[in-house]
Amino acid sequence: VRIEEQSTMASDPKSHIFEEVAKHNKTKDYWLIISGKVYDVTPFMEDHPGGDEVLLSATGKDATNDFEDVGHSDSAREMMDKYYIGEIYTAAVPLKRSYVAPQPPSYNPDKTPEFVIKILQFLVPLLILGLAFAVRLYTKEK
Ligand code: HEM
Repeated sequence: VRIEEQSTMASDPKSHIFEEVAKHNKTKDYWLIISGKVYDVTPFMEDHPGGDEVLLSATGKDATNDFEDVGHSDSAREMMDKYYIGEIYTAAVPLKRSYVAPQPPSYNPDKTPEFVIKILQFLVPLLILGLAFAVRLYTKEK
């Protein structure tokens, strides 16, 4: 296994397989991916103006969204070059799914009428019965 790994890496030293990046989130060994590029941010941990904790939470994965959400400055983007170690083999990066939110809303409207109908099926006969009693009571008193 070891030999196989080495030979694939040797054929393209600048392409990193995602699994390999994912391994680099251990103490003193921090890699992350931003926009398809792999960065070794190990020496940057203590210097990151945003703190080591946020940076740590972004290691071993595709941190593109985390990085962009912060709105890093141009000077921050220039600093990145210092930690650049290669490109990611993109086919191996697990797809980041954006919101799966459409599911619950489409699920609820489907379920709600069913639920309401069940309640109505129960309530309407009761209402009619109640009405009948009310009318009877009313006409009796007269
Ligand atoms: C090699 C990659 C990175 C570099 C070179 C870098 C550099 C910087 C720099 C220079 C700043 C100061 C503000 C600015 O100039 O924009 C900063 C702030 C910050 N960074 Fe990063 N950063 C990197 C990756 C990340 C990642 C992956 C995260 C993930 C959460 C992150 C989160 C933050 C946060 C939260 C701040 C503070 C923003 C604020 O105080 O308003 N950074 N970073």
